[in-house]
Amino acid sequence: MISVRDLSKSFDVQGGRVHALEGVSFEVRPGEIFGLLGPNGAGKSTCLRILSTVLQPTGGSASVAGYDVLRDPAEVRRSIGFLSNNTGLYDRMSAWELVEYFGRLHGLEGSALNRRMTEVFETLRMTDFRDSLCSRMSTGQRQKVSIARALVHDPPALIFDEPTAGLDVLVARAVLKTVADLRDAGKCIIFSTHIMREVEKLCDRVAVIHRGRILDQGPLPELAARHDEPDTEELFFKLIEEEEARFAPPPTAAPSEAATGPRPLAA
Ligand SMILES: Nc1ncnc2c1ncn2[C@@H]1O[C@H](COP(=O)(O)OP(=O)(O)OP(=O)(O)O)[C@@H](O)[C@H]1O
Repeated sequence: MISVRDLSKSFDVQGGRVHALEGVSFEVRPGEIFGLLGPNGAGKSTCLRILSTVLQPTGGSASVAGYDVLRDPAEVRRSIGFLSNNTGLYDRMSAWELVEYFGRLHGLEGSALNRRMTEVFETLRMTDFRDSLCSRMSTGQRQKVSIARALVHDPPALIFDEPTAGLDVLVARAVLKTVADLRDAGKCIIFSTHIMREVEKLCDRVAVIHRGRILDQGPLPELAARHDEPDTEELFFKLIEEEEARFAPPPTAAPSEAATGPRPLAA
């Protein structure tokens, strides 16, 4: 359903190039939550932005529901719902108006749009504040509106990019429950986070990403067994530290040697 093959992305920056992604490959199936777990700057957002067709890859390929991100970007956008924790809402619109607006942008109209809106508002329990202005909503209500906006066109694939960042525990819990329900309804889900607990609770498989590379991927119990580390946080650090060690400069020679060069071996 979501397929990423040998994906790479570089950015030209002052003084050189940043390799944000290098040779990233994974698959996500319907009815599955695939976790992307990585520290800041790992490349998670770059990967998700390529999947949502906002960015173009430098190399490799990616497809959603069989549509290639470069050849069929419009179909990819139709097949995907994207939620990030910093999606802006239009303060002067009500919940209903905003979701309806995005439904229309996706080509829905008339009774089909109305039916779908009613279904989404009931599923997410938003009916009691459907006419409230976004500016007057609680953080939890706003997050529900963001989720409704991502779901209104009933896409088979969903991307949640750190969806609980900045939310209190109650709202975060409700968001995680919604994500699990969507998986159970057969959606194909990518869930990007750096919160271990969320990965443990929610993800069927996980990829640990760092410096633009996937260090390992699989179901958590499988990763724990492979690296002989049952604690998720320790497992994460272990993988990151091993990768960091690969990039560490070789140990420098002792100062006296550095100044004079290596001493000849004694005869
Ligand atoms: N538009 C850009 N121009 C230059 N460099 C970029 C750009 N976007 C991302 N990068 C760099 O690419 C790398 C990966 O960034 P990315 O935002 O994908 O990481 P991330 O895993 O999403 O991190 P975070 O958890 O902080 O959001 C970083 O080194 C970042 O500075």
